[in-house]
Amino acid sequence: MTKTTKGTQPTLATLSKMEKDNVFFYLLNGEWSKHCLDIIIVLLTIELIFLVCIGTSSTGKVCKEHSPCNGTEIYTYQSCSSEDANQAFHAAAASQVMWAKTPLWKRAEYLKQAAIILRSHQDEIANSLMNEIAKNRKNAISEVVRTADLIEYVAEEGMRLSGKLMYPDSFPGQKRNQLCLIHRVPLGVVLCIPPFNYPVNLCASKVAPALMMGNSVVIKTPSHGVISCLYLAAAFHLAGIPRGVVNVLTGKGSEIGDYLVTHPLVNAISLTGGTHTGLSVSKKAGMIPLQMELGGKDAAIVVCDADLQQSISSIASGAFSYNGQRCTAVKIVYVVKQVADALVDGLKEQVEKLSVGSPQDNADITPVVHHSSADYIEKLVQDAIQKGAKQVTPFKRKDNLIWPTILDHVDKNMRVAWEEPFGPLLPIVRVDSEVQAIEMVNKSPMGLQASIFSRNMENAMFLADFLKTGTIHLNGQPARGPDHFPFQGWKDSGIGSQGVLYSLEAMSKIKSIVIHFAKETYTCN
Ligand SMILES: NC(=O)c1ccc[n+]([C@@H]2O[C@H](COP(=O)([O-])OP(=O)(O)OC[C@H]3O[C@@H](n4cnc5c(N)ncnc54)[C@H](O)[C@@H]3O)[C@@H](O)[C@H]2O)c1
Repeated sequence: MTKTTKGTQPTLATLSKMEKDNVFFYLLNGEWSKHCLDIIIVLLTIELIFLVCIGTSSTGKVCKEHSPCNGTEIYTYQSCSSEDANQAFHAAAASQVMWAKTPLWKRAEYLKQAAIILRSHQDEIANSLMNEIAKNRKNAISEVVRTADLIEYVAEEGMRLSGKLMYPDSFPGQKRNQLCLIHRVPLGVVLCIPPFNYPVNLCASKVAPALMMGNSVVIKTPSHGVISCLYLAAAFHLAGIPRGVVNVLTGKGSEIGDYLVTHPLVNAISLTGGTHTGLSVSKKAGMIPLQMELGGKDAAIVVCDADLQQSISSIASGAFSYNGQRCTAVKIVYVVKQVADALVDGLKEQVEKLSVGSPQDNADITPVVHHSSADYIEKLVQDAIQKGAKQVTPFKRKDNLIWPTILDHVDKNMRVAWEEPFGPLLPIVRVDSEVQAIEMVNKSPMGLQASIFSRNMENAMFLADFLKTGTIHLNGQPARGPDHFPFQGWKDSGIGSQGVLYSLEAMSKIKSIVIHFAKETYTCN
């Protein structure tokens, strides 16, 4: 057990050191864990003493995280038990009452401080993202900076989100003899479950709005990106957020997930992950608010009058950034036959320029996160080729590293036309008309985003009206950002909207107080 001396200000470097020593466990910012606390950091700030406990699970069981690049074991983290989860939820519930009474400006200050800490430690956190999920350096840094920007924006926007007043006399037959005061109040304890692909950003996009609206949180880290996610939690702790408000549990979702999502102290769940996970969680969770951002099969529709150069660069970037491991990656192209050859040739040329290698070398294409993900992608390719698809760029694989693959002449009988590869694989379907493309997109059970490429904005708008997806981009690639735009999946792609304002609203509920007057009260000028 080690302690920092009173008055010193530990930084994330402390975590970095532990990371190097391969001794990462879990943060339980609640009651003292009675079993073997390994490291205790006492943080002294002007107002309060905060305790960040890093301990071992009550079961003593650990999980191992392996490098996507070479398969070696990189971290050991605790497999949290139901007992650990109980402690975290009780700590969250107890602290939430006090946190909700913290003035809004002060909550905003804490968030802004966390953003400063993240920015000043962007290199360490980016290293962790490179190690854990093979994100290249440029994208890793950008994830951290974007997260700091997001947290600050949440703090700003949250300051402006206040309640409102309503009078009854706008409803037929009513008089102005009541006053309805509409308040936004916290939900309570929010369970935040981010995915592996943005373990910092997609955790912060849940935690920051939840905190700003007066909720406490329990974070369940993804199984890849555990350490990066812990860095984010540590930034909130180091910003001075009181003990118990931010809690983190590590462990496998498949083992501890059911216990967490059905826990009686959970008042809301915000989850980003695969559709299968989201559907299963939503069936178990019961009658609490759910915010779910799930899988996508985002299509790019290219019609006859499209600007082909623009379509090619948007589709190539949309399909292959971070190896296609993005919910909003372009996961299928529907191109009308008249321009199909030109589009395919252009994509081939562009994609052949992508560098393939390691995240440290800042390669465009890096290993996918897991061996099983690579196996899955390979099976999709084999199935398509067997059924007649043509390889525009050849499928090539070395362990988890998959070279960017384009398949042409894909049809509806191939699995890749419907499933989400979550890898550097782009299927192209040649269609007779734009109407056929719309029909195919709408047949997908997923409805996250889509793109339409056309010079005729009126026609593009007309087509967009028919598409059953949460967002449609005209002449641009699908994207979750900028982070203040609303972001929502339709159908099996999610429940509710994210985006700064929408998430702040989702992390609160409305409480009305109605004052009844004996007389009508019309305010005079
Ligand atoms: N729509 C979006 O905003 C968005 C953004 C990023 C990723 N995604 C989707 O996420 C998927 C990739 O991420 P992933 O592989 O981490 O997804 P995943 O579904 O395997 O896991 C997501 C999170 O859920 C947890 N989890 C797994 N089983 C659980 C259970 N039974 N109960 C509770 N939690 C459980 C995991 O530990 C992880 O933290 C893709 O399908 C991608 O499209 C969606």
